Amino acid sequence: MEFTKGQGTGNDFVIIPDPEGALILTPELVTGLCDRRFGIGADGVLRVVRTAADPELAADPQRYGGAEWFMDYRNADGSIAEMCGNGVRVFARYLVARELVATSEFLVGTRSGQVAVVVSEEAVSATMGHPRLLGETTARLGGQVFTGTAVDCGNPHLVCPLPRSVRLTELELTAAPVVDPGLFPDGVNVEFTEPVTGEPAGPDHVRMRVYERGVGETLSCGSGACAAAAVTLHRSGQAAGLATVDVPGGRLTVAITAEECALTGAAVLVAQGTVFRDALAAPTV
Ligand SMILES: N[C@@H](CCC[C@H](N)C(=O)O)C(=O)O
Repeated sequence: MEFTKGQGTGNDFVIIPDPEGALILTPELVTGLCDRRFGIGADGVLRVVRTAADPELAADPQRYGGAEWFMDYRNADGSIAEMCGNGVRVFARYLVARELVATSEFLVGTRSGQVAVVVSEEAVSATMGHPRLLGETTARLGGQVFTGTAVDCGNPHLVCPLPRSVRLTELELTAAPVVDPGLFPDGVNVEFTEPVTGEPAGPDHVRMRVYERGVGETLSCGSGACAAAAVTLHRSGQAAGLATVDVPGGRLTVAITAEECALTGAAVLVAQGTVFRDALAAPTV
């Protein structure tokens, strides 16, 4: 099975071409590919399928019709997610590099609707729906309880701006923060932020760490950056504006208007090769 490996600000993905929709992407295959010792290693898998080739996608032309390609995103634990902001940017980089699209500006189909992408040499931008702020709740991490805002970016997020007394670097993110299961029946991605102060930082510049649903702590989360930007702007009284989000894997910028949210940052292909599918399973002793 052919694969390409890519990353967007350190959020890494195994990309599997499946233009005719012939591959059955089981959770076991996904966990095998994403295993960092027994497989290739990644935060998720991007299956590249022609929208027209998948009967389910073709049956919903309103939702996917304008996009020639659909990003079938899976988390490293094999679960399905509606959206992946870094994934869609890496997916777009792949389509351009493999000459599967004729232009550098096009639509990509996702489970959360169509995303408009713009690919340049340095960066890929992805414009998706406006993040919806849903109200306050808490996340418990270790012995501490943090207040945050639930945000719908197509997938669920909980953004917790840290109190001044807690530093982002001090957080222990080896286990999932505990949240209200009634509010997040399908789980949630939890982002912690702190302001970046001093030159050249602007007022809407934050540092973020994230615990991703279905993955664990990652070096970046694009939809999480959009959620964090929306909460940061909201806290400074703005419904729209430009925010900078620094993550352990680099820098993302987020431009929010009344209708949309544009996420921009690096997206790079790093390798390609053949995976021996039968060799992927980890020993079960
Ligand atoms: N890393 C992604 C988000 C991937 C999906 C997420 N783990 C979920 O389950 O919702 C991003 O860049 O947005």
